[in-house]
Amino acid sequence: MNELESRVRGTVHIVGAGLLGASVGLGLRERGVDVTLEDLSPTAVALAADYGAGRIREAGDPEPSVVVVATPPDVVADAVERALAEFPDAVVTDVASVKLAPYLELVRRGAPLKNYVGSHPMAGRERGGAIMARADLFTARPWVICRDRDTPAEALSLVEAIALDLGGVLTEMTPEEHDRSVGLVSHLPQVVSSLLAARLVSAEEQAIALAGAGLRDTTRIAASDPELWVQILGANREPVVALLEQFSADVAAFTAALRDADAPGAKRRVADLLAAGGRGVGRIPGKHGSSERFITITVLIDDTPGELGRLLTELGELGINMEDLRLEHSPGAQIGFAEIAVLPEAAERAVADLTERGWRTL
Ligand SMILES: NC(=O)C1=CN([C@@H]2O[C@H](COP(=O)(O)OP(=O)(O)OC[C@H]3O[C@@H](n4cnc5c(N)ncnc54)[C@H](O)[C@@H]3O)[C@@H](O)[C@H]2O)C=CC1
Ligand SMILES: O=C(O)C(=O)Cc1ccc(O)cc1
Repeated sequence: MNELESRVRGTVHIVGAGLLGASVGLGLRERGVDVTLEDLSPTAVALAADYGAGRIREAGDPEPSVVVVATPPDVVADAVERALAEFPDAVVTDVASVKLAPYLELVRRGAPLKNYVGSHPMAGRERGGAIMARADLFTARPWVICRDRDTPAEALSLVEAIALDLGGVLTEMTPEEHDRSVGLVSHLPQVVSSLLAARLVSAEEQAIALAGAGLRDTTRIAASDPELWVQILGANREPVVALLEQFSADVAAFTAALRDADAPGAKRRVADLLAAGGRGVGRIPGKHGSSERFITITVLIDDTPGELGRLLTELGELGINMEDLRLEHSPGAQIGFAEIAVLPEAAERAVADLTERGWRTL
């Protein structure tokens, strides 16, 4: 139990008790917030309540101070409009992955938007449902807030209080800025990853057997829920189509250069395009993307019980501060790889110390 006092006052009501709704509920319950739940599906809401995300809302429950709409994007405007009408004194927010389409729909319907503040936590998982929910889903992840010029300060602070309670990092954007940004960092990657993974469907078994970290890294999100993504991409089609057109032009330029790889200048064009990728990945914040901030040491570990535990213990004994850890292991292989990210200034000593203790590093 986290004993930190919550910044949230009053009851938080969650509409849509799936992955996002139940994760918000779990996180707020850990802080002692009173959370009520509602879902179109009686099973979904019962499941979320069973997991501890809150209690099912009943007639006579107090009016919430905040309503969090966490339904699929295509019904977000409906649910927000309903919540604003049902709880006129509550602040209503939503967590949908697209921000402009629901907002424009609410404006078109003439909904009273003074108490509505759109938001979007940049955290998720490949599969939905309360069963996948986690209280720490939002920790250290950006949480976008889209407020209007006339959003009252109290409404804004209530939504911010929820995001901060859940460990999110607040960032303000207009709905247009938000949709353009997620088009690039979330929606284009989803399409590229899905299309890349789709190439594997008819691949020969012997080719698949050779797959490793590179393929896994570039296809992880391809396992996402197609129904949710049809909605997200459809609602953000303008920026995504523009990005896909630019991406297709890059693919065409790359393909042409590679096809004529012996022509003068062609190798440089291939190299330049690959190098631009390196510069791009260096701009991704956080441990995984920022190859410039950490150095990765790969340690070979025998596929025997306890080896990983021994490595972690010895890292502690050697005073090596691990910034990140990734494990790589192919079924059937007698060896695994532990990829340890360390600060650049610690890397040389870490390799030397580990080698001295008999570990093999790459
Ligand atoms: N899945 C992800 O990784 C992320 C999703 N989001 C956004 O969060 C929202 C929810 O997504 P998930 O939690 O993944 O979906 P989910 O499928 O896990 O949960 C959605 C829930 O909403 C319920 N629902 C559907 N229509 C409803 C209605 N009219 N009234 C009440 N409940 C209704 C469903 O029964 C379901 O339990 C979406 O808008 C999505 O764009 C945001 C960040 C990440
Ligand atoms: O898994 C990841 O890297 C994601 O980016 C997940 C995700 C999916 C949908 C969102 O609206 C926000 C985040």
